[in-house]
Amino acid sequence: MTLDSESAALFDHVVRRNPAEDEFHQAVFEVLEAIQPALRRDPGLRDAALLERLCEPERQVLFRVVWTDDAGRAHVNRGFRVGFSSALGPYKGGLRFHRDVSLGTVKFLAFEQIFKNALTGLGLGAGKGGADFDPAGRSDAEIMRFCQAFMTELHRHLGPNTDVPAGDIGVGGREVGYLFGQYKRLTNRFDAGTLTGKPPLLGGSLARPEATGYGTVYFLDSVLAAGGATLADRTAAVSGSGNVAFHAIAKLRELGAKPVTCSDSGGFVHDPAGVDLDVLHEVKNVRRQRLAAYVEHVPSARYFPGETPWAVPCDVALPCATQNELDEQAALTLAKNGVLAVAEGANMPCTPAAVRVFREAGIALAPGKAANAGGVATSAFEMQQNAARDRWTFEHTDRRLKETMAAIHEACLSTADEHGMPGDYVTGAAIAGFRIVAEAMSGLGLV
Ligand SMILES: NC(=O)C1=CN([C@@H]2O[C@H](COP(=O)(O)OP(=O)(O)OC[C@H]3O[C@@H](n4cnc5c(N)ncnc54)[C@H](O)[C@@H]3O)[C@@H](O)[C@H]2O)C=CC1
Ligand SMILES: O=C(O)CCC(=O)C(=O)O
Repeated sequence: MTLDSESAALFDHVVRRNPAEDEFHQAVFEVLEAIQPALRRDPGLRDAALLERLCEPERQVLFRVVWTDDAGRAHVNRGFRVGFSSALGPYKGGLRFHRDVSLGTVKFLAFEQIFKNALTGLGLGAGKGGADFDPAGRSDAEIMRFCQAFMTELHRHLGPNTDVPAGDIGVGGREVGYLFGQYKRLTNRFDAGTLTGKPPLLGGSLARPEATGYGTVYFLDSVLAAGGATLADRTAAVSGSGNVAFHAIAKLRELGAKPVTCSDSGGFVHDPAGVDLDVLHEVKNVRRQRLAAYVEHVPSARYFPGETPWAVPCDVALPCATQNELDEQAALTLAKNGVLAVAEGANMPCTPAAVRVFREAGIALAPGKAANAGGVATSAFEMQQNAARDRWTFEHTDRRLKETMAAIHEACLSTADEHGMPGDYVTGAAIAGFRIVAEAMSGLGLV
């Protein structure tokens, strides 16, 4: 598939207007390509500059963040928040603290969020933010001062009905807690619904930390079930060792699969006995060490510096670390080793060439827009609990998550079918999400 002439002209326009933002261009191209069958069927979807509006963020905030380290030295970072679409609700999406964060990264993530959040059916607009701050090696006090400095500017752009950030790479419950503390101090309001992924005592939902990883595995389970298979006894290759990877590994184990790898930016661990969650927790969350330390606790496991896990033979693969981490060569290796399905826990982890390999080999690929939507869906549940001053049990929240993932799976599958591309989750997810947001935009008039 490629783009028709109108979509190609729009894509060129997006590239010219947003120079040097390769990840954003990639995300836009993927969506424009995937929705081609819907545009052919209903050319009216192009009316009123709908696609042009969809590719132009509603607002972009860039700001300076000044903070001091433990030695009293001053540092300057750059903060970002992109509100891409509020057609369906307040801007919603995480914050990423990582040294490589740029406006292009945040824009690609916010763009992805449009379709993902639409698929949840929970009335969420789309946004994303972050900073080029590297949390690695920073003390707890430094992290807190950075969060406070970041929120000192960002707070004026947020609110439970305006823009509701959460976590992403480098931002977990601790950081969201500090961000919320500063928000509360500056606004004189305990507006819990302004941030999600909060610690439970501050109004955070139970099961929000687990939701993205669990949801990805629920989605993968549905993909296998649609082909008459199950996760039981399947070998899984997982990348990452953060929030999403950890909880994906936990749920895979619970459903009888054997996840044998995890990774960080330095390399990957292969543990043929199955990744030990207690050890992973100790290394990554308690001691905050590099993943290489895992093998000190599990001598039968091996650490492969500088490599990714995709050459390890597996039945299912779950890239859960970062964008473009699974390339064409890795996809060819996975295909050669007989992988049945790939579920993206991360946002855009497969390169376009890798997506092509999976598609041509007939390997089911669950795109992040659908497969990792459980995180933001559970953030919507957190907003519901905060608005009602209520607290749901873990079991109730997990049940709602499961139902949501099943509904998204069904929407992707039936939409792909309807457009003559059965089993193509990439097409199904993009078109299903697009149709929802397009209808909302039309209903709002020219805004
Ligand atoms: N936290 C959430 O609720 C959601 C996260 N995501 C996506 O999931 C992915 C992972 O996010 P989290 O687990 O929340 O972040 P995290 O900060 O908890 O973990 C990130 C993991 O990725 C690894 N990593 C980072 N850069 C890497 C690289 N270049 N190569 C290999 N590994 C690398 C880190 O070592 C770490 O293990 C991201 O793509 C994020 O956008 C998607 C939906 C929701
Ligand atoms: O929970 C949220 O608001 C956003 C999660 C997120 O950043 C994502 O879905 O990529």
